[in-house]
Amino acid sequence: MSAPETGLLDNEEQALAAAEGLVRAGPPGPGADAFADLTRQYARLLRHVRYLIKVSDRMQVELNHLNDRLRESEQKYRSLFENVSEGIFIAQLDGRFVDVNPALAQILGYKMPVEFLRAHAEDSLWPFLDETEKERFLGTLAEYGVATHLQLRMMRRDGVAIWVEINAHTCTDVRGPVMAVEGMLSDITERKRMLEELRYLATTDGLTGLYNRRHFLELCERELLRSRRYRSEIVLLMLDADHFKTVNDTYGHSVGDEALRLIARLCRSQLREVDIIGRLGGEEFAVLLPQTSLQAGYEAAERLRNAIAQTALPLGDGRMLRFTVSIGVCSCATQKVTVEELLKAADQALYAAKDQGRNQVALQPEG
Ligand SMILES: Nc1nc2c(ncn2[C@@H]2O[C@H](COP(=O)(O)OP(=O)(O)OP(=O)(O)O)[C@@H](O)[C@H]2O)c(=O)[nH]1
Repeated sequence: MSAPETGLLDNEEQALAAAEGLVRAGPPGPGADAFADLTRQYARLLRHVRYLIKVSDRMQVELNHLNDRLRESEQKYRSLFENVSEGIFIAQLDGRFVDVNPALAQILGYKMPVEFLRAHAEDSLWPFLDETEKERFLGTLAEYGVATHLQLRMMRRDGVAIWVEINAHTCTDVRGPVMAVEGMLSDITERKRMLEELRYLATTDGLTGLYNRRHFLELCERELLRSRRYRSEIVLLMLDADHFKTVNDTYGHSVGDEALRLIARLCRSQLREVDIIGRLGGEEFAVLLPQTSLQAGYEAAERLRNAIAQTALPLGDGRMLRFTVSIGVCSCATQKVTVEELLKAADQALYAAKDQGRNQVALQPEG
């Protein structure tokens, strides 16, 4: 028999050895057999206890090992959670945040997660989303159980609106009902701003702020399709500054640029919000007037021509520049016409206006 592994049993072991010695010596007298039997049972019991202790020791070692691995794993994921640049959150469906990482706290204007969690311990669900955005987010989660690359407008702690892209899912546990929402979000405000800037640069004329030629033509295509579907009339104006070369040659290119900006401003102020205004290039502009008859288009062109002729551009040295424009007008009713055909017709009308002496509005040639 090997020695017991715990100090606790030392005395019992000695007692047992002593008892077995006594049995071997065979003390005479009544009860000797019963005593020997009891001693053997005690020895068996002791072996069981020792075995159980061994098993328990082994289990403890295994448990310690598992705990170490769990701690390592927890540390590994905790480190990811703490250091990743995306915001991570776990929230209950009743609206309280269970945990957030430092990035999430910072994105929403807090220094530390603990500060964030304390501030929103009793908040309603998603305090950073207004009703519309909350509806979009929770509606998506309710319908699909996940929200992927969802772009939402959020309100930061200081009241500044930011854009985030969110990936989230609802979590169920084995008992069934939805328990929580886990998600990750990143601040895309800057990315969105840059995209917006790029879109602006790609669609806008740098000098006047009007649509550039390419975007104007795209919008015309769209508007023509719409007018065909709703069988509405559409009018195109083509506008060209008169004797603009003389303006440039007399006053300089920068004054010419100012004059072009003035035309753009007057187009905006004299026409409707829905009218699409573009600079086709040089001193040539075009305006598409949706849902407009030829007569109404002519009147709008006349109003614009008159406003430009009546407006003087101060040159800074006391002098005022006056200049005029010619405008060609064409329309398409419900018949199939392409943008190119419309532009050509308006261009012909413009030539006619120039021919008739400039500072004129001319309609598209008949037929
Ligand atoms: N300042 C300025 N001038 C421009 C710009 N684009 C084109 N121009 C000028 O516009 C003038 C156009 O001249 P022309 O095509 O001969 O026409 P015009 O002198 O206006 O004569 P008509 O159109 O026949 O009345 C040229 O001098 C171009 O240099 C611009 O962005 N800025």
